[in-house]
Amino acid sequence: MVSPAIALAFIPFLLTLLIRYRHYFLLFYRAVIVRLIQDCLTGIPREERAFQYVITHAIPGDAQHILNTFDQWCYHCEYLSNVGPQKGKILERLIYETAPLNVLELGTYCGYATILMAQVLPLGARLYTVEMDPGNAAIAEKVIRLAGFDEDTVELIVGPSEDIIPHLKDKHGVQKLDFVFMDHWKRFYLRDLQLLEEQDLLQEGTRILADNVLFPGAPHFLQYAKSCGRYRCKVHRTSLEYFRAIRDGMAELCYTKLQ
Ligand SMILES: C[S@@+](CC[C@H](N)C(=O)[O-])C[C@H]1O[C@@H](n2cnc3c(N)ncnc32)[C@H](O)[C@@H]1O
Repeated sequence: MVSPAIALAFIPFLLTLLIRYRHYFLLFYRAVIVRLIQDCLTGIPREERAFQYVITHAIPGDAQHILNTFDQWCYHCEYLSNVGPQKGKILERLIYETAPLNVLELGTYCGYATILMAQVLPLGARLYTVEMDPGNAAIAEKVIRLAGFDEDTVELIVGPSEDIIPHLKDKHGVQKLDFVFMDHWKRFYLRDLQLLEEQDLLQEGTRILADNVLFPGAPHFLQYAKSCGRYRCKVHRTSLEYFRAIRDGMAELCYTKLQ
């Protein structure tokens, strides 16, 4: 049995922890606790709840309005790990500046970043987006088509990236990529970057934008990108989607062939 005196001595320590890490506790509460409660109450997954909100509030065919509706849901109802409006601006600006014709997204989730990119792509461009979770993919498919993008512009590929990347050339007719948005599980960033290199899918000037490299973080990926000599690399410092108080960053890599 812990004596009351020892238990009391822990209270200031616990309070300090709570105050210092309050943003992370709040994130945990919104992303995990609220989700579990709502899952039990509604019997449907969080992503489906978000989609039902979007379908009843957003204007079909208006990608920007669909994005705003997702943001409203995430700020006021439940947390989703979309790229969000703040980091979305960095992604949108890069797509706009580089005008890529062949784009790959790893980690589609509900299709938020997919439609954000698709709306600024140049004419004739094609976006391949890869999602391994069939439930998320089914929602993303509906969101992408609700925004008005057809299969010639956005192709959703269902499966794990490690199985899809080696077949992008033979099964999907991709020769080279101009832009890659990495936003799947962070532990796969380095493996998939090296897979893209091995498959000869990168070319001089290919941009790779990797989300969440500071939170939750992708240290091995960053270290490799900075030290292997194949990339010019900079980190855009920003904050976590829908949480201004938590610092995060997006790594922008530009592929340069080794001499
Ligand atoms: C952070 S969410 C993506 C958010 C999305 N890019 C956006 O901004 O709207 C991560 C997604 O990656 C998917 N994912 C994780 N690892 C993957 C892998 N190896 N291959 C394909 N999808 C993966 C997860 O199922 C999840 O839906």
